[in-house]
Amino acid sequence: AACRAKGGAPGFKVAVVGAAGGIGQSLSLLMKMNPLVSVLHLYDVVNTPGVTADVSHMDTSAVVRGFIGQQQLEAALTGMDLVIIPAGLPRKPGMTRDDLFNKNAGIVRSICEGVAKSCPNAIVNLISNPVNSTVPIAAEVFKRAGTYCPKRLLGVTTLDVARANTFV
Ligand SMILES: NC(=O)C1=CN([C@@H]2O[C@H](COP(=O)(O)OP(=O)(O)OC[C@H]3O[C@@H](n4cnc5c(N)ncnc54)[C@H](O)[C@@H]3O)[C@@H](O)[C@H]2O)C=CC1
Ligand SMILES: O=C([O-])CC(=O)C(=O)O
Repeated sequence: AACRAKGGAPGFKVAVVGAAGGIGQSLSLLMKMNPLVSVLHLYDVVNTPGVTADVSHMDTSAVVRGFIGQQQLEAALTGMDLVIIPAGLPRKPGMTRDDLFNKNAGIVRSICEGVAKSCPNAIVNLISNPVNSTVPIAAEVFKRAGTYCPKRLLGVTTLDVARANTFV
């Protein structure tokens, strides 16, 4: 579903992958509010039509489009300047971050294979935990594809740094 914004403004084209989740929905709203963003693609494996409709109702200029399921990943990523990835499982009580690795490693790997194919020059911003392991996975996918550039691969580690400063 496309939104009513006319678009045409210069700016970044941004995809949020995992856009229907707890982090993804707030992040999508913030991106829609950001005047530097001209196009916003919201991708998830569930629930993106509703999230896209809600976010698109905000009266800012970014054009919002929703994409759902693996077969729409390529369309979601094509032409993007920035791909923000909060896709995957969060921890439940009693889980460690290591418990997330098996699931999230595979999810991040397949998304990054899509990035290498459809928007190889995009900046990739990983949020999915364990972020200290998902960033190296992304790096290996991009190296294998011949698209790796360390300046374009970032992980969101602020939370971990704040915790380390508090507890260590
Ligand atoms: N780096 C950081 O500072 C932070 C990292 N996180 C991490 O971010 C991730 C997401 O957290 P929440 O939003 O709370 O979880 P959530 O469960 O609310 O949302 C995750 C979303 O990812 C989607 N998803 C699953 N597989 C996918 C795939 N193959 N492609 C696209 N989307 C897929 C799910 O459908 C869901 O909508 C977790 O791994 C969590 O640990 C969360 C907060 C801070
Ligand atoms: O990053 C988050 O907010 C989720 C979390 O606390 C963890 O997985 O350690």
